[in-house]
Amino acid sequence: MEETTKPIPSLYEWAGGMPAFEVLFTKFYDKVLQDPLLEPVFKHMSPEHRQHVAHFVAEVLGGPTLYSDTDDGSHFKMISKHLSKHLTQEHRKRWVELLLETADEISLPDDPEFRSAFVAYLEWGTRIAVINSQLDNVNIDDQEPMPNWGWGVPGGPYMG
Ligand code: HEM
Repeated sequence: MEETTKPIPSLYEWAGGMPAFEVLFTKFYDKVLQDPLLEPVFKHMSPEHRQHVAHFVAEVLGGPTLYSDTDDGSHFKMISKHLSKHLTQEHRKRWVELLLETADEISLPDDPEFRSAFVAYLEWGTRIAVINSQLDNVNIDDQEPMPNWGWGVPGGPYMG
């Protein structure tokens, strides 16, 4: 019998699509505003912040291009939002810790393949945010494409 190979879903699809990202970042920023270290950093965030970050991360992980199109964002614009914020490694570590705690609470897929790819992206993205937050000007081209994160070495989700 001929074997049919299932197409590999994007990280976005495997995570549960846009509703999963919207719930993740809504609950995450609720926690951020309760956190003594992060609250001062985010207390003036815009009302759209949660949705913009949800759209950005969803797009990077293979979802629709809502951040680029609907939100009029770009990689350049995301980077410019972090300029001169002087974020520290302590801020970054707490940000990652609270996001992963939220991911568990909302039952985001926890297979080793998905989580290793997701954590790798968060490590990369948050370290870039800290580096850029020490700068006063963006040092990349304003046409720089959005990052596109994939499964890495495991190549796809856990299939049992
Ligand atoms: C993967 C990592 C990250 C991504 C994808 C990300 C994404 C974004 C995006 C898309 C915006 C713009 C939101 C908007 O248009 O309203 C933004 C703004 C911002 N981000 Fe990040 N970010 C990351 C990491 C961090 C970290 C680690 C911190 C600090 C601990 C941080 C602090 C901020 C702040 C303070 C703003 C501006 C908020 C405002 O005043 O509206 N970000 N980020």
